[in-house]
Amino acid sequence: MPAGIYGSSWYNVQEVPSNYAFPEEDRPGQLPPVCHTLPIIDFGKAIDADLVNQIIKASQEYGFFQVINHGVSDDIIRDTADIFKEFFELPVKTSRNSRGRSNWAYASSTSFNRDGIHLWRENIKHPCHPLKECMQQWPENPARYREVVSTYLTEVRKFGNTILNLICKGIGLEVGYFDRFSEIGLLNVNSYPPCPDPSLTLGILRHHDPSLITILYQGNVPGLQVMKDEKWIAVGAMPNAFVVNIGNQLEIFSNGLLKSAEHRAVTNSSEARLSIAALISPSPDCIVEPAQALVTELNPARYKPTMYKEFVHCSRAFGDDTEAMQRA
Ligand SMILES: O=C(O)CCC(=O)C(=O)O
Ligand SMILES: [Fe+2]
Repeated sequence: MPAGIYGSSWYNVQEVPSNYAFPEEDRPGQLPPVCHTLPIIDFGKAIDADLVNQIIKASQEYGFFQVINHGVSDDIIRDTADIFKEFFELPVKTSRNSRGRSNWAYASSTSFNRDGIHLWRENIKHPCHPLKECMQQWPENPARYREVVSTYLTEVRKFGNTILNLICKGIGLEVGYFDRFSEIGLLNVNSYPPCPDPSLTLGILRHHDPSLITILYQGNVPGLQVMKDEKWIAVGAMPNAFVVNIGNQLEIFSNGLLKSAEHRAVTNSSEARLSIAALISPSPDCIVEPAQALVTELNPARYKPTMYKEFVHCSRAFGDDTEAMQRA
């Protein structure tokens, strides 16, 4: 590790401190090799029935897929990743802005505490809808944060709509079904510094996303693991690809046709890793329930209707920040 870059930070250590080592049963242990069967879908080719089939098959088998040639420019992505790297390097990440108002939450590694054990991660999250209003309360530092991140999210939103509409086609819902009541509800950005022993630590605990879909950028450093057939599989990292996953709200709308898979993030010993997760979610007052078109006498509704904000509240979907994020 080059001297000076990591300074005297909490992660600049030779050994994992005991308050970062998870108990035996939760530790990742030996990391599995990258799974080469997780679908990589190329949007640079024709957007046709075959592409729709690939998306649906991946969403049923894995709940995850990667997309290359997705149309969001490399420059916008690079700019956004650089802004977040700069943000995490700031010596002070206070969420009070000059007018005393903010809608974002920064979590240091010790903000998370389960039985005295911390995640090997720092995090920032904030709401993103309606974008023009929300962004006025995002971080003021780095100076270009609001401009760069809002540009990124506008592009990601377009890409997310394309995915949702292809999914609609694939499962027999009218195109545009989600347009009226979906939004980029939350941006969740994770910074995982290099860790001296990744077998002991976790970047994010196992969880399902409380979204319709999540569009994740992870750069070229792997660390995402997905639960498949009761085993963790490792998702490969492809520069500039997006990882897309089905969240539990789309599992419900699809009446269980599509699968929201459990996932987690592990650390690595050589490189810092950044992941940018944009959660496209139902709007807070939306009633989430299986779509009428997918409920029949032979295939009755498998989930009860719930108002999305109630779901978020009851499941504490955004961890300790759940209440703050809902008030924003
Ligand atoms: O860092 C990752 O790859 C996973 C991030 C994630 O699952 C999340 O932010 O919800
Ligand atoms: Fe997630």
